[in-house]
Amino acid sequence: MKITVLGAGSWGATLAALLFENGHNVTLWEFNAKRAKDLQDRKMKPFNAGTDLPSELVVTNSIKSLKNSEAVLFAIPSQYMRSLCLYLKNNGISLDGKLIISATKGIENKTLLRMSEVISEIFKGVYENIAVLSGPSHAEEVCRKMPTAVTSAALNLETAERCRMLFMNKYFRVYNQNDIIGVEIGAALKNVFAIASGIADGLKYGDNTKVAIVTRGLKELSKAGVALGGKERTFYGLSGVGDLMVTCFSKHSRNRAVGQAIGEGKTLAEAEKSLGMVAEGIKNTISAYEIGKKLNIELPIVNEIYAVLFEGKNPLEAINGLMTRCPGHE
Ligand SMILES: NC(=O)C1=CN([C@@H]2O[C@H](COP(=O)(O)OP(=O)(O)OC[C@H]3O[C@@H](n4cnc5c(N)ncnc54)[C@H](O)[C@@H]3O)[C@@H](O)[C@H]2O)C=CC1
Ligand SMILES: O=C(CO)COP(=O)(O)O
Repeated sequence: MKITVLGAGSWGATLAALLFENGHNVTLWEFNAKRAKDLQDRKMKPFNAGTDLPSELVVTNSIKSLKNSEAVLFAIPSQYMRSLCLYLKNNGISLDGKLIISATKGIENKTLLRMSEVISEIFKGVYENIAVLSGPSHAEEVCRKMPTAVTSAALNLETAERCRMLFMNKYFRVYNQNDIIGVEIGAALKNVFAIASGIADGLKYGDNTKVAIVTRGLKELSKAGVALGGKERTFYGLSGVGDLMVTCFSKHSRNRAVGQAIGEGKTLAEAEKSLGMVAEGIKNTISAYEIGKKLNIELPIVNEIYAVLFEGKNPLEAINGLMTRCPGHE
């Protein structure tokens, strides 16, 4: 199949290489023209992914290939989804009839829209053709062909299946799902708890603290997700607890790393600068906090992380705040 992958960061480059090796005709689009050229000339490796791109995989800053692509894969940071879709539309690109895949994990600030909603707000009538690819899948491991299992979610299973068939291979296993809401909410919100988990690492806390964050984080994630229309069981699958665990525990996680730097005393700006890649949890803490307020649901970890990131609260005080809340039933 002819596929254009939008975003040549760690994840876009890794998925483009996987699709290419699965025998598809793939073009990889990079936002930054200079980086597109350096990637195409193989003068640089894609951010942090750590392996070379297949030698015949074309990297470009031009969107021309989209015109006759049968599938398009978005792998860009969530807060650029709207501007990229508008750029495509304003340059004559239509997504009608194409399989659209979102591998982006986030909820748009202010509108609180999921990525599939942002895409279909701009490209009217495409919602049923959107599949979300999500789950515990660090690029650093997928690009080294380490066995990985993820979810393909779409409103109808036929779309999910079309996406699944593109990616499946002996190291990348894909399960179908039709709870697109639950999958997108899980993907976005787990990043907030990964920052919390990193803060615990930065404070030199141990396994008990981390597992408390993961377990209570899962509760918050499913509470918010169900209130937004997701199915509770989705949060106990790969795109829920699976992705939550990998991100909270992994040495590869960008979100956990940002949290760790903050726990060690760095400011948010310093932590972001030293990372040099997107940590979706930062912007998604704002979305999660707003969701809690809008739906009037209690999200204690989300609220404390919001206070640390955006109101200057000391991380130690945030943990104390969580530990001394009025106790309740589990
Ligand atoms: N890195 C990973 O292991 C995984 C990442 N993801 C998700 O994939 C998405 C992208 O993450 P990464 O590849 O890690 O990010 P990255 O920071 O490595 O790369 C970001 C890419 O976004 C594009 N970009 C930058 N500014 C842009 C703009 N203004 N407009 C449009 N595009 C722009 C560029 O092509 C850039 O290469 C995120 O939502 C992330 O949560 C999902 C699963 C795994
Ligand atoms: O979503 C991911 C793995 O499933 C990547 O998480 P990080 O962005 O924290 O590295």
